[in-house]
Amino acid sequence: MRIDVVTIFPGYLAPLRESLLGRAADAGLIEVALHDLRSWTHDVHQTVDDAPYGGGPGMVMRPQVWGEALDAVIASDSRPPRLVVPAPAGRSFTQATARAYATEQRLVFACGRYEGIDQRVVDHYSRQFPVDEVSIGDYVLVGGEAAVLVIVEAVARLLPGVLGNPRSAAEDSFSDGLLEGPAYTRPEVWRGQAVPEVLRSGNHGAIARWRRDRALERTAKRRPDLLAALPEDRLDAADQAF
Ligand SMILES: Nc1ncccc1[N+](=O)[O-]
Repeated sequence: MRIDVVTIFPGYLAPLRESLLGRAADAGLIEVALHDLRSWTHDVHQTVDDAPYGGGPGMVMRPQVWGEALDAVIASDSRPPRLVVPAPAGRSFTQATARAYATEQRLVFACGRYEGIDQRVVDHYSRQFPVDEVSIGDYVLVGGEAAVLVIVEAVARLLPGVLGNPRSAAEDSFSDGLLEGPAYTRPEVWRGQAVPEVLRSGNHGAIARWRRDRALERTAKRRPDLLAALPEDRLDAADQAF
């Protein structure tokens, strides 16, 4: 998969080259290219924003700069892109979104700062490619860069070969619609707290039942919205009501 990120703070995205993602890049599983938006300005101040029409606080990013940048970046690789614009007003980015993005050949991220990017940029490119405005949560960041780090990590870990142990991506939270229950490792007793007996019993049926009960219990307590959203057939008869 090829990932392009257009941003006025390319340094912010340096972590994409570290650790897990660094190894994936070295293995050729992911190609990450960072582009400084200011490279497509033509004035001495490298202006990327301007006052909003209709007044109001803050600044809006100019369409001309974004148009030249995205035209150039998109043309730099033949793979058809999905354009992703992280924004607080975007559709919620979820594990399902991550799974969908993991099937794409190429993602081009446009990082907005200030009060966002002139709407005509998204409208223009939506006529040629899939364009998603996505939000990673109901809070306001200064720009889209942190969201790109989150999205790329959530997507990359689903790519075959990126994670050491592929099973964990399939079994982690949200994959079956429930939150993951508690996890334990050695020692058996730590500061007077023992690991739940069932986990040391070797009885795989009982262990699976215990884990599911803990996942249901935790989901009911912390994220009843996820429980309510579960399709009917996902709860089997043995799932007591939590
Ligand atoms: N929440 C956000 N705030 C600013 C930019 C992007 C954002 N997001 O969630 O993608």
